[in-house]
Amino acid sequence: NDPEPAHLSFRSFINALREDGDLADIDSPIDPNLQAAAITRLVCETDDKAPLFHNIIGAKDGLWRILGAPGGIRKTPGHQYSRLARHVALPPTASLHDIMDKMLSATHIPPIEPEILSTGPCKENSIDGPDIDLWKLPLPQIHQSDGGKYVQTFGVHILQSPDGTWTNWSISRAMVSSKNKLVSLAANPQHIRLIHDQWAKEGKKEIPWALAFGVPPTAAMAASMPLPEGISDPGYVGAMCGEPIKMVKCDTNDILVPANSEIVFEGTFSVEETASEGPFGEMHGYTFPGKSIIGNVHTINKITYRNNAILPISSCGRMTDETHTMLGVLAAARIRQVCQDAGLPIIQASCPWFAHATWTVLKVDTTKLRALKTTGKEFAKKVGDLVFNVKPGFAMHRLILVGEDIDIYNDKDVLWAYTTRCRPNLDEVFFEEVLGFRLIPFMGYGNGDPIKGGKVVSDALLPVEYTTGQNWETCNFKNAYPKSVQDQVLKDWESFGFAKLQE
Ligand SMILES: Cc1cc2c3c(c1C)C(C)(C)C[C@H]1C[C@@H](C)[C@]4(C(=O)NC(=O)N=C4N2C[C@H](O)[C@H](O)[C@H](O)COP(=O)(O)O)N31
Ligand SMILES: [K+]
Repeated sequence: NDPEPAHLSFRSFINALREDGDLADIDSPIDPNLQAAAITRLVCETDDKAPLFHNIIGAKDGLWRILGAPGGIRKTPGHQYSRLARHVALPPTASLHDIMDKMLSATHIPPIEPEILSTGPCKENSIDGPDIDLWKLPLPQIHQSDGGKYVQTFGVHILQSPDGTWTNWSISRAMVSSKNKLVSLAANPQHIRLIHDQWAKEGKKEIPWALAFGVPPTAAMAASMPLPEGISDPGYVGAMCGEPIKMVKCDTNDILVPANSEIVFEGTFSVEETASEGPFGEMHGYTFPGKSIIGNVHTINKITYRNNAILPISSCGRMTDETHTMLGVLAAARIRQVCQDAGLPIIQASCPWFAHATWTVLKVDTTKLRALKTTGKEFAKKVGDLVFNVKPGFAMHRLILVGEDIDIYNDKDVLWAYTTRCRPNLDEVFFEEVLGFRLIPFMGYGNGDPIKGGKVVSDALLPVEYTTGQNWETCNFKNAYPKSVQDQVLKDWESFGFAKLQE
């Protein structure tokens, strides 16, 4: 057991899940080829416990056990987001809004730089360059039609700008392309691509790089969040946690990795060397068999790892997995922040699972909105011009604006407002000149430009909310009857033979 709390140690995090009754310890022999990911996939589709596979077929010398669904949600009422809450030191009952607030909490405070230790648990074992043969490791096959072994679905890529002033953590998929190389998806506008191009401009051939698996959970959350360019993740996370993150230096380069990482791949990210990458069963729920693209190659010069190391995996696809609960939610959090920093009256943002991280719902403070003396058309254009031109908005193709009466973390509320308050076309502002997200099937496999346009702001605020405020009475139990009648109904409810009501 690590001395650090769950948000600062992957092992403590796993113990916290076990205490929450949110971990399935599986000792049966499990095949890393499809079986582990298939169990994880069904866990994601049924909101069940995170599976920890202690007995992976082919594991040896402590490489490796596998944890699935690190960022999944639970069906336990009131504890749906406890796995995410454990990532950021919040109680298991935390709401998505609380989790987003926590992840934004270091936005305007100074960083707390990491503490550099001489060694740490991630140094307990090592494999040197000439002995590295990834094919000998129990590599997971995540989906049957993936173009290769996606060993990297939840590790954190660590890169620095050429001048060393900016350290970036990010999660990007990568598959094994040879015995000591990976090939990753590192596309514009992601920082992994931006930094790659910075080094290319300096004429460098190989970029110092590390890929750390099983990092402190807050680090995995930050790696999944689009922080502003130049904001270093380690210092931001330190500020969020109120204490420095403990790091150690790689043996073969100057990159710093979390000291208690489960597994560390040290090496270089190539400026020029590429390889075929994909296809991969992706976050929107599709694999297009045989469709591969060109990715950049990472060469591994050393592997270090903890005793009995655990490889975290995201068996992504249809809702609900880390690409929705972390990628989507944290992009929405940053979109809220960007709107607020621009003085727009946005008070909450959400990323409903059913939209597979292609929609962000924005709750508007309509009192402040009315003070702007604006119209739906103008406001929707203003919001879209801002959000669709900043990095946090790159993966989102629809923004929905709603008023205070909508609980944007409740799908029924969101769809009720969208289907009844937003007149198709007239109440929507379309954006065809902004960066689009190729991974969405209607983009990459659709009728138009795969990386441009196809975005919309759907205004689900009625005109009266821009002028004098809501003028309707909602036709539901809570709003269409006097309190005395509601109380009587509730008092008699179960005695009339009806089921106990969920709170
Ligand atoms: C939490 C998570 C986030 C992911 C991905 C995944 C998970 C679990 C997996 C690997 C399962 C699936 C794919 C899905 C795919 C989109 C991609 C990726 O392959 N390439 C990419 O460019 N962005 C990805 N992200 C999003 C990325 O981490 C965030 O955009 C983050 O802000 C990047 O950091 P910077 O802002 O500092 O640039 N992967
Ligand atoms: K990041």
